Amino acid sequence: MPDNLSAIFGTILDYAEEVAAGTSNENDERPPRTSLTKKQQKAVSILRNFSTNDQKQEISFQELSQNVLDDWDISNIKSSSVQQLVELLNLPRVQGVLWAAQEISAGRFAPQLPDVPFEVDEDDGVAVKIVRIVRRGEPLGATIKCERGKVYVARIMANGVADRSGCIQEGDRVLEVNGITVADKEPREIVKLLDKCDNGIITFKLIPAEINQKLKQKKSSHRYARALFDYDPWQDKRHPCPEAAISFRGGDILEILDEKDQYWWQTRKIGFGALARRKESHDDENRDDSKKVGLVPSEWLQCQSEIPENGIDTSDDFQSFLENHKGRFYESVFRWRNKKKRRRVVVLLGAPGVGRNEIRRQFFKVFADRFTNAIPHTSRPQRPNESDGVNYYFTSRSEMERMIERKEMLEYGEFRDNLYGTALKSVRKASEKGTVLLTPHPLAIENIRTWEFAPIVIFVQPPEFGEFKHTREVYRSQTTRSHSAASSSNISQNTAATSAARAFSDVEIRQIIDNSAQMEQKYRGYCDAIIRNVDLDTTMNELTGLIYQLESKATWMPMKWLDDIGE
Ligand SMILES: Nc1ncnc2c1ncn2[C@@H]1O[C@H](COP(=O)(O)OP(=O)(O)OP(=O)(O)O)[C@@H](O)[C@H]1O
Repeated sequence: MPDNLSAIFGTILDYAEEVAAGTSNENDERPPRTSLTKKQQKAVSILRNFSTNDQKQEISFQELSQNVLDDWDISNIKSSSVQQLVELLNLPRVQGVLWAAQEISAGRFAPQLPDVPFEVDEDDGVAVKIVRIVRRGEPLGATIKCERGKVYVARIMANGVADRSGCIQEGDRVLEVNGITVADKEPREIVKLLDKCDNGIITFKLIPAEINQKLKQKKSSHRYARALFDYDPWQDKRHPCPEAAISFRGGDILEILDEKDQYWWQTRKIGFGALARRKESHDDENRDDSKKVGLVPSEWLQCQSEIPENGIDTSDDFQSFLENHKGRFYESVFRWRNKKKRRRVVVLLGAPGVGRNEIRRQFFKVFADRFTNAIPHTSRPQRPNESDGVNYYFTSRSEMERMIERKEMLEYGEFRDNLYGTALKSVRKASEKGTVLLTPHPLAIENIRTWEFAPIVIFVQPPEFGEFKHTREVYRSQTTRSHSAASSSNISQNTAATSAARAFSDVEIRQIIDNSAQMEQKYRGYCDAIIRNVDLDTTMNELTGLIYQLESKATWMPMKWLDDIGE
């Protein structure tokens, strides 16, 4: 029993005895002088033994507490302390604690294991270890490798059953599994043997590995990274054991638990996007997939697959190749809370036609005081109904070309011999007035993904074909009617359109859905969240909530911004 608890227990018992003996001066309503009944005396002495003794004898606490409750009828006790004790003992959770304490003190927290066989004679003086592992519905968390007819433990997965046992290590040679020798067995057969264990108990006979000092010294890391590519171990021919892997998609946050191995990192998936949080579950029996630690290719291994066909001449060249590719597959991230309520630029990415600009228009209309637009630049001449700095910044072509050269543009393009684009300084300027909402080309993401703008990047997905067709047709007919008779529109005032919406052919819809899937695969890794633009009212509501969460909750941010943050 923990010291504190036994001290408290002891004090209560002292008091109970004093009360019963009439020596307590708790209050004026002194309890009648009664001596303890025999049962009470027994209960007190056993309880005292338990609180001072280190549980040499097994005691049924529940029985004991029941005796106390039977004997110390609460209605006859005047002492408030003893009344409290009786009330306490009556509480189901206290009874639960008593039960648990009893089970634990009797060592009944683990299944009864059969005796470990005495094997030394059979193994000709070779030191072997017999390891018995109990797993409850979980994978073992270890991989094996076969080398010249011998079977070894290849990897121990961090936090897995094998790792938690602390009894198996990488390099241990496996002689037997559940009493069956594994020499010359195919890995597949061994995996079957491991699966066929009674009550989840696996018994290994192992020759301990010599401890590799170098490996031991290499500290296992623990960091978080955002995956920038999709990974399916079953499609990866390099993977030695896809069963022991996890799959992920770009934008998933990974917890990298061990990167000692040059090729394969031990990783756990936390979830997708900037708001991803680990699901806390203390239920070991129902460990869901998010708890699984799996092997995924290291940055180094992924870089290998990018080496140009004509190869790399020297190892120095490879080192610089690696340096250049760093962060191309996994981007280290940390959790950041926007304590100073810093303004962040909101970026909507998506395939053309999915509705990004419509959403943006709606935001400027509904939240005119909060969201702002970065005024674009153009080299085209100003028209009579336009004002400089309102519709565009009208700039000479040569000046715009200079800005492009100096990398001052977020994005730019040419249309009918005129340059158009958005300058980073326009985003800065607009940020002073409110939250800037941008719908750039995905290639521009790189230019704005800096701590200065700390963008919230949201990918806008189209709905599936039927919903797309239906919602666009409904909106189109509403906006067409609202043009001629605003009162006949039954959409909310918030989303009432000022011009008729575009019509889509079936081919166009399919094209948008296809383009979107391709774009998502390419840029998902840079997205903080994803939203489906089904009907406009729902999209507006969801997006407002999402932006609020991304601005106010802790979010995953690129580690490379950490130096600039300086908070
Ligand atoms: N949720 C929606 N429900 C109905 N119609 C929509 C919805 N979202 C957008 N639209 C309509 O779809 C058409 C295309 O939208 P929008 O112009 O915003 O697309 P975009 O993604 O900005 O592509 P582009 O760059 O080609 O303009 C517009 O007519 C718009 O009114």
